[in-house]
Amino acid sequence: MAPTPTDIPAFASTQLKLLDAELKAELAETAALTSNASPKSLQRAGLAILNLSVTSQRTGLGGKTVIELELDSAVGGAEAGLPEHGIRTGDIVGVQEAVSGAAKKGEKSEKKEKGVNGVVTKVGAAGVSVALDKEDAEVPSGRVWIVKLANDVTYKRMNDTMRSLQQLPESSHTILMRVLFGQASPTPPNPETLRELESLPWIDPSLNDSQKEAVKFALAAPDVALIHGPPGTGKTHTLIELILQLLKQNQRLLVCGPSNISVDNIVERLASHKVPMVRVGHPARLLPSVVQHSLDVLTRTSDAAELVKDIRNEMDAKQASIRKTRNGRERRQIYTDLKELRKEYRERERNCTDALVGGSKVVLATLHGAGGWHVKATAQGGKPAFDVVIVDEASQALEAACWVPVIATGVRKLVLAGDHLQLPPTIKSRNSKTAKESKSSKKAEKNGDAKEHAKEGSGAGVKVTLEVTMFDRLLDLHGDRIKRMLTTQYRMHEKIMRFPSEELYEGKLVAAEAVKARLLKDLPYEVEDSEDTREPLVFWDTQGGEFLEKTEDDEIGEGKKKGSLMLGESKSNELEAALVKVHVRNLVQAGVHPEDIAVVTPYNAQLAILSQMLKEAFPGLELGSVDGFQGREKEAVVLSLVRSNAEHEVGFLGEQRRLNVAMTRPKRHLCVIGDSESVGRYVTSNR
Ligand SMILES: Nc1ncnc2c1ncn2[C@@H]1O[C@H](COP(=O)(O)OP(=O)(O)OP(=O)(O)O)[C@@H](O)[C@H]1O
Repeated sequence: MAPTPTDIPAFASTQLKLLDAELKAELAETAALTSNASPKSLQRAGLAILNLSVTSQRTGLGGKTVIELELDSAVGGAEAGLPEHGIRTGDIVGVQEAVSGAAKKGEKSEKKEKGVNGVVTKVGAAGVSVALDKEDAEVPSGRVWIVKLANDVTYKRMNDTMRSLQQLPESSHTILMRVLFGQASPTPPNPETLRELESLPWIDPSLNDSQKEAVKFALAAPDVALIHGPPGTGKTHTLIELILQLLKQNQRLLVCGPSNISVDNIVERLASHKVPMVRVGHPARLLPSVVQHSLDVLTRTSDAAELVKDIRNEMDAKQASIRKTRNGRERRQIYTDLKELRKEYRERERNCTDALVGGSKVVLATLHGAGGWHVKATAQGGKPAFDVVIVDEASQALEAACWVPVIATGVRKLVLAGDHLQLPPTIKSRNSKTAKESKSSKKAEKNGDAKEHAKEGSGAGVKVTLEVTMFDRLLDLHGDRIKRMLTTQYRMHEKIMRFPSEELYEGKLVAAEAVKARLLKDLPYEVEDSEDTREPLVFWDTQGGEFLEKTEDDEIGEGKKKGSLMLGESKSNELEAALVKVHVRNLVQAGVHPEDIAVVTPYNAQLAILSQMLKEAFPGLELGSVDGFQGREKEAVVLSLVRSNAEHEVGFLGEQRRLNVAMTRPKRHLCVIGDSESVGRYVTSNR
């Protein structure tokens, strides 16, 4: 089948429009919260902390000013401790001067804009540290408050990338780019390389055959390779071997993922192989175990760091003196001096980081992080800065994000790992579809047709929805010849695996020997041998019309906030929730620890009911939405399907990928509670 080529500038323009709508949808959500609400109600919602004052300022990461904030002494100071709040390390916040009572009305909006923005670098019981964005921003004085802001940096990187792609002259299109757009077929591997790979010495000989095949395939592919990893099949495990093998071939690698945690997961695993590497990214957002590999820490500890250190000390002394003077002129002079010093600091630091990044064989960053100057700075003289870009969890990334490292580095080879049969990234702008589009998406939902859903609105080779990931699109374009699938899964009991395997993975999944017969009764602590603990798969059928669902308005519900599935309304089913409780109780009474059990449901209204019913009764039990549970696993999972109606509508459950995620979280026990009349039909109609 010849691929349908895509016009590159048209693709980029469509992406830009879609990204714009998405950013607007995201900003509208936070704006609705922050612009209409008073600081007090923002604090109540956990989005702000009031009555703070700046207690110190110093030079931190990248020459940025870091301020420390504690409760103002008039309201108890540090001893009083911060009130409950939801501000976390890595969040972007605005630091704003508090408006005095008298000035409140007229000046409020003007004052708001006077604040400075920054990234939270530390959150403690008594205070919060913030690294300010603007280098020469004046630190607010007096009483201040902080408020959580939307993060649009990721959009900026994606937009910049799409603009570059849009404007790139055809003569600069690499073979990789042409393959990625179906303008060229993937280059076949060199026969000699394939022969050599036959006797490849494995670094981890315990890899299973499908993993070895995937590594060889990715090593041999000249331009693009997809590693398809269904749940629990060791996708990341396989990538580690691939990275180590590529390093043995002396290749330079840029390894990315859509989230910090996806990248840190790889850094941690590589670290155990003693691989020297550089993790680019804001240290505040990295796992503590990974910080030692971060560019920021390396900048301080490497040989080149001494030069940077001298100037940092000088800057710190200046920063401290600002707080000692009340004289306006003196303060201004200090700020001017600081500006000069900062310039010098940046230059020295940049030389240092260029040397570190440029000298490292593996650089790791989030996809959008790969658009930062650290990575770009290493692309030189027409030769790509990296030989291979590897993206983990690629089917959870927006396509534009996957382009960031490709465009930033000019790379010629790309390896994507993911599972297009689990949920794609959450899209908020789906709300703003045209009526026609909504109709077709409703139909898709009803039929449970993920493919139809994903393809809606496609035309002339350019598919116009953000839900279509690069992984999806490449599979559509080039089919199975660019992909290898991992088939042994190390999570689920064989019986739990069977349904998803048959429905979605062409019956190809095999349960590893160590997991295929694991039951709750075999847990490494005492669990009674009961009807429930010796059974891996239970279905509680609520059919019969008594367990009807209820529709609830979810206008401002968590569904939207957490990027879950509700658009406008949510569903609940109280009687079904009661059954969940019975089942959880049975498991706990048999000895299963609540920490080993998760209750998941696709509807937030149901989640709210379940939380109320179960949280106190079973401390340690985990409750979550299906979408929020992607990537996780538990010994036992109880799934509440909720839908029960005369029309047999299954709504969001009809999305096969959601059902797949829901059913592939457990290791030893899955209990599904639902109405077989409503839900069973969907299940059987798809067989
Ligand atoms: N060849 C193997 N032999 C034994 N265990 C393995 C093998 N490959 C993977 N595993 C185990 O399987 C589990 C899942 O591996 P990993 O975290 O790499 O999977 P993943 O596919 O990235 O995960 P997810 O399904 O969450 O995407 C891990 O506990 C890992 O140790």
